[in-house]
Amino acid sequence: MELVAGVAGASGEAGGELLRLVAGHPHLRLGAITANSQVGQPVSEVHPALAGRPGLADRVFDSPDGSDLGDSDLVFLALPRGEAAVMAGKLPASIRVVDLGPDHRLTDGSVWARTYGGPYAGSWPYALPELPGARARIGASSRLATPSCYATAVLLGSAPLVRAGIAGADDAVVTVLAGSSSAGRTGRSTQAKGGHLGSVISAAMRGYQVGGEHGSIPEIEQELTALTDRQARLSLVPVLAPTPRGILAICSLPLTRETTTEELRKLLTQMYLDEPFVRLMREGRWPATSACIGTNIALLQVAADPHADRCVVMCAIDNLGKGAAGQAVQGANLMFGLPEIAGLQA
Ligand SMILES: NC(=O)C1=CN([C@@H]2O[C@H](COP(=O)(O)OP(=O)(O)OC[C@H]3O[C@@H](n4cnc5c(N)ncnc54)[C@H](OP(=O)(O)O)[C@@H]3O)[C@@H](O)[C@H]2O)C=CC1
Ligand SMILES: CC(=O)N[C@@H](CCC(=O)OP(=O)(O)O)C(=O)O
Repeated sequence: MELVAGVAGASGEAGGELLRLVAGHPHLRLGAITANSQVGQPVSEVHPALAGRPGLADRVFDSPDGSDLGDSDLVFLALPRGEAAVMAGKLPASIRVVDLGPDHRLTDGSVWARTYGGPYAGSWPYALPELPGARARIGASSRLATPSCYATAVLLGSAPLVRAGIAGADDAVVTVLAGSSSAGRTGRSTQAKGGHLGSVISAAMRGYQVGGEHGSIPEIEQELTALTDRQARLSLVPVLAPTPRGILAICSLPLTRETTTEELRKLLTQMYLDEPFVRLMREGRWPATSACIGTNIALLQVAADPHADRCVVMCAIDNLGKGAAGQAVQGANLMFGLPEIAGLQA
């Protein structure tokens, strides 16, 4: 099977990674690739690492208006919040769509209004395939909303423990260290982060959107609540880390009874036994983002902390891989009944 895949927002961070993955995918052929300020620029100028790739040589970025996105079988939307919903509204129902941004992640319009404001576009199936029941929902859908890179790392780490009832999601305390590419090329909310200059990013680790302000909190609470039907409550502090790529989520959860690291590790092993992209590290070894860059892999480790009646679970991913473009391709593979790992092994 060969499917034509269009990429909207192809000149951005997530869009560039999508170009790389689609160009190397055995069942996808690149269709229209749109940009905004970079319309007409060669791909090789904006993403020099992609120069000379088969399927990308001589390509320039198309304008979103009048582009051939409508001739695709599948469109990836790697657009800013708000723009994806507008573009989705213009695409015919016959085209399958994967939105990498937040526009369609939240199932509750009032939570959307509180978090982002502006028009609510409704929700699409939340495409984190490793969550219980997600693969069936993804396979039955023609529209997918992939999780934020923050949510991917936090949910992969905490879901096995919360689902088993051994850790509570009602008092989850999370710190997420994020590389600068997670802010996008234009730097979302740069003021809140103290600017997006090289000197700001390279010389410091700094918190931002502290005090329950980060946009990923509601989607994480939504998905953790769905695991147990008990309202999740999350305190999350994002930290901009002096590295271009990678997310490290450090999640501290209250224990509901006495347990051991061995028992907690067993729960992670059981949930992810057959997962192609999730790996529990050897006991005592902790995940590092450097091992995930350029892959769709999530690395996990967990430890009981009996002194504090809590446990700590850590997850490392590439924000542009499992946190964005890799996850989107994984979802598209499932949506079309292709092998889940197609195009994601290199
Ligand atoms: N970066 C990350 O780690 C992750 C990103 N995401 C989501 O993916 C989406 C893209 O993020 P990211 O790649 O980081 O962002 P970037 O800022 O790097 O890229 C944004 C893309 O959208 C295009 N664009 C900007 N404004 C418009 C517009 N008005 N109309 C049409 N196209 C427009 C840009 O074009 P041009 O460059 O030509 O101006 C560019 O191609 C966001 O919704 C984000 O939330 C999700 C998970 C992780
Ligand atoms: C450093 C930095 O700015 N990171 C971004 C990550 C956003 C993200 O996870 O993507 P979504 O917008 O798709 O949720 C932020 O915190 O806003």
